[in-house]
Amino acid sequence: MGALYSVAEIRQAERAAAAQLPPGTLMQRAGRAAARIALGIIGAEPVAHQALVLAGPGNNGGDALEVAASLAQSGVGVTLVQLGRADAAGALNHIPAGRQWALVVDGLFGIGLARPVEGAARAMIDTVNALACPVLALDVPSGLDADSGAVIGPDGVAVRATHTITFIGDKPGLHTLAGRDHAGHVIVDRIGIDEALLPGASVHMNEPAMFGLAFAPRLHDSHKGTFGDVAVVGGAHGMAGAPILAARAALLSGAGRVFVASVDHGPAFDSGQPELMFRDAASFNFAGSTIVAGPGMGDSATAIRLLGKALDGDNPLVLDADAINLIAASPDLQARLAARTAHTILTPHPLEAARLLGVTAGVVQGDRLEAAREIAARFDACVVLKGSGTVIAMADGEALINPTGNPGLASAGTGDVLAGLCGSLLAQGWPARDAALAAVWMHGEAADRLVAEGCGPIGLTASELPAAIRRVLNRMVAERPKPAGQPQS
Ligand SMILES: NC(=O)C1=CN([C@@H]2O[C@H](COP(=O)(O)OP(=O)(O)OC[C@H]3O[C@@H](n4cnc5c(N)ncnc54)[C@H](O)[C@@H]3O)[C@@H](O)[C@H]2O)[C@@H](O)CC1
Ligand SMILES: [K+]
Repeated sequence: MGALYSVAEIRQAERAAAAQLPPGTLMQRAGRAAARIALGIIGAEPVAHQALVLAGPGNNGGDALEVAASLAQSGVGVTLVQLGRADAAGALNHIPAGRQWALVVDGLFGIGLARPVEGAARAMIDTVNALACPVLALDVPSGLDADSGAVIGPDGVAVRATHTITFIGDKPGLHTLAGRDHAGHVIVDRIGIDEALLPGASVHMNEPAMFGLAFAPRLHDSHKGTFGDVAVVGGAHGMAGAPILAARAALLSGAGRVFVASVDHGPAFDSGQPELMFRDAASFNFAGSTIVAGPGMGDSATAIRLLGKALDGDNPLVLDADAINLIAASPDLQARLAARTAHTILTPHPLEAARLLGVTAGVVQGDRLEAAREIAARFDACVVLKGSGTVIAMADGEALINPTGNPGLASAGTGDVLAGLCGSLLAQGWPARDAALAAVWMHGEAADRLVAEGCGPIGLTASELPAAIRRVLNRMVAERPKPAGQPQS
């Protein structure tokens, strides 16, 4: 279910399978499977269409030759351009200018990509990316690292595909960092390889099946005390909005009582959400509350003292934004975080993660899975590394990549909403893993629904998310999977 494999794991399975089969079998299967997808994209009457097939020097190019042959057999007019069979200018001259292609098939490089794409191949990729037609990438969009989702090279290029058919198993790089923009719709084809040849995956896609059992319908005989208290600690001078966004998200996702504990003189109430209660953080009694620390918290002595108190306590805790920066700057706070035993979720963006690890944001983005896992292990906490294809990692090495969400979330305050949502689920008794997985998935799904309604991605605001999250959450509860043994309704 949604397993993701590293290039090394795919290579191992491929070797084991190839050893039991006549030479070329897997490549033929890959080519035929891709040709079926290609014909589906081209649609009715393939005879009327022209496809451009680009073949590289390795086995990815071999797959492309198989696709070209299959398409030609189906009557599609195929123009085949082979890299390595021509010099740069020659190869490009083989791409007839001005022709209307029904489809481009990208078989330049797959998992054997070893260095930045330059010269003729780079020029081909630039040409393909300027075309308006569908592009089907074989295995991996050429130029993209299948493990990390990075475009290889300091100034690299990669094919922007509308579809990617990926072979043997799905790969993390298709779903995180630049992966989502380059891979388009991903189709996995096992090319007949026995699943037993693949190792147990430690990375998965984040899907409702991963956390859906945690949704519970509410009993009639319940009261607000049943659903926990959330206290958002933040709101330094000029940053009062951040904890309000987190608090609104906590309230609208079902927390019983929600407090904003301001580190500075905060507002007396939220006219848009008068159910929220405002307190002075310095004198607030946090006993029994799930704490969300960080939104607009600043770096004052009060903020540091309150953060230390939150780390030392046994309240479930979400650490975001300034709380993460303060921890990154203090070995003492780091030790207190690592010593915690209660549920803890950290929600860094790449720069905050880099500060925690003492590296650059580039290093974090170069291997998002590893960065998230390392923070989780170091602090024995659940880590949500935000960005396109958010990574959620646990201290035991389990990692997941989230498929929901869109560029509308790249705007001020959406992280505050996510932190509040995580806190709300913790307050309602969810374990940290399930709370983080569900919060990240629903946050993205809510943004996707808002975009479908025309409220983004351009101009989507964080304030719109809590109500959309509430709709997603109630639907998830209504449609939740029943535990094994109970009748599914
Ligand atoms: N080996 C097998 O049994 C199978 C392989 N398959 C396909 O084979 C691919 C892997 O094949 P390969 O290992 O041959 O690797 P690739 O075909 O992905 O690329 C390796 C080739 O490209 C060259 N190369 C790498 N980076 C380059 C760059 N930046 N610029 C110019 N040349 C570069 C290498 O020198 C080598 O010739 C998979 O992605 C998949 O598409 C599939 O057919 C399934 C079965
Ligand atoms: K490719």
